[in-house]
Amino acid sequence: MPTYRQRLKEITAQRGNLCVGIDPHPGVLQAWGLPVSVAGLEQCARGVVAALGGSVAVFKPQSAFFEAYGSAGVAVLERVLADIRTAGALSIVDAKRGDIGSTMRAYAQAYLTDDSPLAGDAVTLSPYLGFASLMPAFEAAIASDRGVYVLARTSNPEGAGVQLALGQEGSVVQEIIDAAKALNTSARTRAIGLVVGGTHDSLGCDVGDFNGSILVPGIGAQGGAVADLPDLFGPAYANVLPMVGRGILGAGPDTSALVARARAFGAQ
Ligand SMILES: O=c1ccn([C@@H]2O[C@H](COP(=O)(O)O)[C@@H](O)[C@H]2O)c(=O)[nH]1
Repeated sequence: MPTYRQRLKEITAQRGNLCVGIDPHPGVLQAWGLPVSVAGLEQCARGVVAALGGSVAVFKPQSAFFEAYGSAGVAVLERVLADIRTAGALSIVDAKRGDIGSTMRAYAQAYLTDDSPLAGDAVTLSPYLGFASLMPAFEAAIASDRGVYVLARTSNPEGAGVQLALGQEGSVVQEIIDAAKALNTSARTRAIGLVVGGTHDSLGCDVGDFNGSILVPGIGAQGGAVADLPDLFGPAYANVLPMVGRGILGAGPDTSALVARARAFGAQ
């Protein structure tokens, strides 16, 4: 099977460089005229994929909005992931997992192995229990030709306090970026990506020669703009995957309005 990076390159060449966030929060369900219930959740989330699955390269379902409904919500997430696969698009499960030892191995099994119904093409991870604690997920991603996105410089203002703080060799975020880069250099698949928000005037870290995919949330509702990304990311811009959630879901539920909004953000 081609690696995640190869699949990403191929699909974005065909469909444009956009990741649509599936964040079916209660406000979106109400705006779509749906009940705030598991049934409404399913109609909204699967409706996004039905409308955009043939034209958008990547979807990022936000696990929290499914988990909020317990096991029935998680079952909806599993069906959404299957829909994305059937539509020929890629999925990034935004679960922001991070733990130690056997617990991390269990998360890796859930999100990064072939037989798991919760596995997408990639998953988001939090490195703030230590970058190396994520090793079971890195190994599982490399072994299954999937990807991971490690939180680096997040889009929210509160992130700066910990991410820009001084670590042992530089800022905490720079240590994460450099560790991810080193791992990609030694692994064939370049499976390790970063999450770097598109909301900042300047990143405060150097991603210039990063050698993996960079998922960029914060576009649209959080104030970031696609047009600003080439300047913000400089030489790393070629690796950037802009992500838009509310900025696109806000156009729904009408299919042609969703398609037009996705096009405005970079879908073909
Ligand atoms: O730094 C980060 C990391 C993750 N997110 C997630 O992305 C979406 C953003 O949705 P919008 O509606 O486009 O604001 C959401 O799921 C966040 O949890 C992020 O925003 N910033």
